[in-house]
Amino acid sequence: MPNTTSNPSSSDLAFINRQLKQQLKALTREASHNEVVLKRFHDRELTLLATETLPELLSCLIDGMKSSFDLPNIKLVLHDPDHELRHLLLHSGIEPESLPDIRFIDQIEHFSPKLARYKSPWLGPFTNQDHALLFPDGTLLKSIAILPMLRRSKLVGLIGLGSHDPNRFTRHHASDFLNRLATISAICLENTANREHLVVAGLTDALTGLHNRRYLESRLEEEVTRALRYQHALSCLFIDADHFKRINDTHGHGAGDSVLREIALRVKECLRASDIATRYGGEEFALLLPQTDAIEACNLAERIRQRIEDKPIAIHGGESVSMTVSIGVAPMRYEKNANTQDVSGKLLDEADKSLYVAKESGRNQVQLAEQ
Ligand SMILES: Nc1nc2c(ncn2[C@@H]2O[C@H](COP(=O)(O)OP(=O)(O)OP(=O)(O)O)[C@@H](O)[C@H]2O)c(=O)[nH]1
Repeated sequence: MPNTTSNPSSSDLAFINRQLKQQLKALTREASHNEVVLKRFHDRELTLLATETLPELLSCLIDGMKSSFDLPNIKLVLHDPDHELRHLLLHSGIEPESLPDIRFIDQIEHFSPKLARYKSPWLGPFTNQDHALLFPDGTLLKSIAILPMLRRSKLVGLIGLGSHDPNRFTRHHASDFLNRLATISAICLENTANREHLVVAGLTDALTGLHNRRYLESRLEEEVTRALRYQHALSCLFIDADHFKRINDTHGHGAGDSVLREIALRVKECLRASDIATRYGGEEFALLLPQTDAIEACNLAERIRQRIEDKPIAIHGGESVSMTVSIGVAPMRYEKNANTQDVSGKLLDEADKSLYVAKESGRNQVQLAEQ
């Protein structure tokens, strides 16, 4: 025991010195641990900020965090009242239900009033009773962190971090880094969703939900290149509503819009997933059909023509109108030494010319481009 009444002896000083050294060692250890943690958070934040698409961001939040924080279980609950996030994912070819660790919720308040009240991170032990909703597969978890994602003070989602270590998340741990990470995640979510909206809007026709002409043009050369390389067939259809102006003139523009929407729907119902359907402009639709030769394309065109002729289209006030379409069909032609641009241009040109012939020959018919 050190002597406390008189001047410290040399053995007292040695004792104090040893203690101070130990404290310094512990502090240095803690400082370097904090430095590692800080760097990990910093790296994760930079990765999050660099993501450009929604699927990339979601993968970064789930898989990226699992690996950089060495956590076995991460869950994401996203507030998606208008199904906007789900639609954007579907547009990227991803089924939202196929993402096991992410749930899209119409109203977080209805999903869990308790979770909806979080305004700052909660760290503590996992209990099945309280946390099974967030971690349905969490039976092995010992401690968890629940991070509310807030944007302009509104809850846009929750991140659940689950660990098998009971001491990994406790209420004694500081949560500033986690809070910051959740805020950055919320900002990234908003940014990527906005960015994807712009992309989708730029390539989609707002009236029918089909792709637009810009999209067709961007896909055309890609499809032609692929067809030329693998010697696959490729066909193009131009579909135009007959005497469409009369619908607008007789029943109004709103009725015309309903007719265009219904035509788009019936066309889509006839297609395979790999077919590309676009509203080319006004009352004209253009389809690109990979691996489809002239005969198959004509058969499809005939099915579309019939589907539109067969059943009148409902407009407003219980009324309906009979519609027909004219369709021009062109198969891609292989020509020696022709480049992709020439072949693409010719394909559209021939489909358009065949459509003109169909119109001139009396409408409500399919015309195949001449050899
Ligand atoms: N309601 C509605 N009408 C549109 C839209 N885009 C173009 N139109 C109209 O579509 C009509 C096309 O008319 P025309 O090109 O003369 O062709 P048509 O009457 O279909 O006659 P044919 O093609 O020769 O059979 C025009 O009156 C355009 O104003 C749209 O988004 N909604």
